[in-house]
Amino acid sequence: MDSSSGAARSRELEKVFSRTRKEFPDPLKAQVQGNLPPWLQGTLLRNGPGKHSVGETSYKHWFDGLALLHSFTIKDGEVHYRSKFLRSDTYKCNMEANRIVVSEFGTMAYPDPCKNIFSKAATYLSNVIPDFTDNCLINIIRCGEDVYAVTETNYIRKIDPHTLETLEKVNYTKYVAVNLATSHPHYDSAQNTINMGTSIGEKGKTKYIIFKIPAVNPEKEKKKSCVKYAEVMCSIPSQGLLSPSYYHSFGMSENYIIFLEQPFKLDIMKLATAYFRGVNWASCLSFHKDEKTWIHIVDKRTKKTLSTKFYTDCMVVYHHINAYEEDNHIVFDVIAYKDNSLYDMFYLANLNENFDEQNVLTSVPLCKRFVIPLQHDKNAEVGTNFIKLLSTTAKALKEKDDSIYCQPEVLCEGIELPRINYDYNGKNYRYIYAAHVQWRPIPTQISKYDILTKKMLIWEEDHCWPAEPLFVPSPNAKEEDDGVILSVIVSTDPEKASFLLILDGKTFTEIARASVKVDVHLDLHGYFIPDEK
Ligand SMILES: CC1=C(/C=C/C(C)=C/C=C/C(C)=C/C=O)C(C)(C)CCC1
Ligand SMILES: [Fe+2]
Repeated sequence: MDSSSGAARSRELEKVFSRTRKEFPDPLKAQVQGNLPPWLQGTLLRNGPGKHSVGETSYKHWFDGLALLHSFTIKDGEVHYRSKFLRSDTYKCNMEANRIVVSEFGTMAYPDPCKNIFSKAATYLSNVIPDFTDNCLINIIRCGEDVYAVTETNYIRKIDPHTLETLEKVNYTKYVAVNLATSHPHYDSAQNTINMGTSIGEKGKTKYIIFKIPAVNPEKEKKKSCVKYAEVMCSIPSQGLLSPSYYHSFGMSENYIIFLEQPFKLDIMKLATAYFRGVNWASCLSFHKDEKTWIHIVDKRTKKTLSTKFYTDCMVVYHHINAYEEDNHIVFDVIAYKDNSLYDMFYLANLNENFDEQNVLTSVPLCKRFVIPLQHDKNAEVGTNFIKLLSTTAKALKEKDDSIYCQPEVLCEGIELPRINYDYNGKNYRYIYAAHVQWRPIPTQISKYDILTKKMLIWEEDHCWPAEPLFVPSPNAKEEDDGVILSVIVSTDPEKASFLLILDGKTFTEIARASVKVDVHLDLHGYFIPDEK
């Protein structure tokens, strides 16, 4: 790339990762082009970082930015946009002090004047685990009827999905013993919310906990949050008691939970001393390139982990795509990297002038399919492949010590932020909708991947930066791809507004777009709430 196009690209990136965004809390009518399907009525809620400096201070990492919620409400052919900063305690403390006073993933902040809210030094020694941020910027989830903005700490924030107002702060730790929890829960057929978190116990009794938040509040007359009725489904002891794995999501089939204990770990001693050492939380994550990845399979019915030891090579996974059972096997798909360099690329210092030189992915994301045999001959010879499915080349090989080595099939390359038709979660499925990345971590395309034909359909447009594509099924859907894909597109063309893109689920071609002439931020994940009929 020559230097002038490099500079132009840097200016575009600067806009995409712009440090400070404004909020537009009042509904703003979007300009609709094309034909919105009449059945598509509801609100697309999305979350992501929207403000990377407060007063004279700036965050160092893109994942640190203050949560900015935005929504597109689609009703009777019209689309309205709003955006609002999450009024987290973190946001309020920062604003009050006019500087960053609460630590985030990539930025350690101190001293902290919000003594009453975020406890610090003294409790670090007695409890080991610091009090984390409630800057819930990663995703939007549902617990019963309530909607929450979430991150990966113990705090989630209830929001009003219509006005985007911030409601109560809920501390998972009060109801289940987790210090961290994923921002990617699952929902079972009864609409219960299933999530996983890490419990950093005293005397090194560290474990991973799978918990269920009931869809229905058992004490209906009391308007309590369903999270208060959370119950532990199962727990898995951590292999390293002071170094639990870091994980961003997990898989769930009809009867099983799939958890990857990967060699990308959180060092508890580093975490406990980070504040004193003046280093960020990110530096407490370490990658162990010579270790294996353990695959834990929990049976939801017995609440027990399968006793066979399944493992695969060293890898780093952030997003699970789907998992299902077929003829006594579990099939699960993930996006895997060969190292942990991805998160480092999102330091804001890397997202400017030298972006193209510095931010080449050292490993492209690979979409990998793993298969676990649910039954196997204990007397089989070493090297026997236990996989009987004809549809895949994935293997599960017997090792000398009776453990099973899982060798994946690579389905495709270059996809991240995967979504599926969630009605097919836990079921044999065919399509993955994702952001498409090549050698840079920033997507410029979105794609629909057909697992059966191995074909990929792509949407792209000049100066357009797409966000995670979300699939919404049509009301009487017969086939898996009967529906639409929604993606928020940030435009860096001064002549073109940012817009909500609506693609046809089958052809992956545009059916409508709703443009808004305001500054729209690049977001991470979201949730669609259909209007009730
Ligand atoms: C604050 C904090 C954390 C935050 C992690 C974050 C904010 C991760 C974001 C990941 C994203 C956005 C991934 C996208 O694919 C940790 C490391 C869990 C533990 C220590 C405290
Ligand atoms: Fe994610």
